[in-house]
Amino acid sequence: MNTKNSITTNDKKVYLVGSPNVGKSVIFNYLTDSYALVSNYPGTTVELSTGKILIEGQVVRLIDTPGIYSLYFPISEEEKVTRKVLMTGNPDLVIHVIDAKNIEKMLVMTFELLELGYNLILVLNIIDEAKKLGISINTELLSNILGIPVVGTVSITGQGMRELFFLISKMVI
Ligand SMILES: Nc1nc2c(ncn2[C@@H]2O[C@H](COP(=O)(O)OP(=O)(O)OP(=O)(O)O)[C@@H](O)[C@H]2O)c(=O)[nH]1
Ligand SMILES: [Mg+2]
Repeated sequence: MNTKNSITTNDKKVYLVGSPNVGKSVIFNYLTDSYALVSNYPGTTVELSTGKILIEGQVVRLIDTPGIYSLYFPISEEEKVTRKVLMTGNPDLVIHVIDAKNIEKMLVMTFELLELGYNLILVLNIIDEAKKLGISINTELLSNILGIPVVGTVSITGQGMRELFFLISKMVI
């Protein structure tokens, strides 16, 4: 990791995690400044992007991680890196992004993250395509069942991004 740009300050750290192709990087780009830093994780070619969000004058670091299928059974290099940064990176908040079309399968990782005790937000992204398939999810009920905030988003249009921003603010500041 580029030492000049490493996360060494007392800034709050928020990690975006989830399976490949669920929209983590689109969300990352939406929420952070445009000069996100991309760095290779030491010893691998797996990239982590880091960007800044300014909340009430305080810098919050958002870290975009490579897509993974499981935290408990990391197989690929990406999974090992994401697992390691979560375990050692001292997250103040973890945002689990899932594809609303595939909710049952993807909630497995939500439970893994809950079990590991992270301060967690669940983002149900791609609800536009889910809707086309006749899938509608009661986010309030899901939030009550899981005991964490849940927000429905269409990251490519910005839908739900404001709500996500406010949830992040509430949970890290
Ligand atoms: N229809 C729709 N497409 C989306 C939405 N969010 C992201 N996408 C598309 O999904 C694809 C994957 O988005 P990325 O942001 O690269 O996904 P990722 O989670 O970062 O993927 P990895 O980095 O491989 O883990 C892109 O083609 C996006 O345009 C959404 O809300 N609706
Ligand atoms: Mg990505």
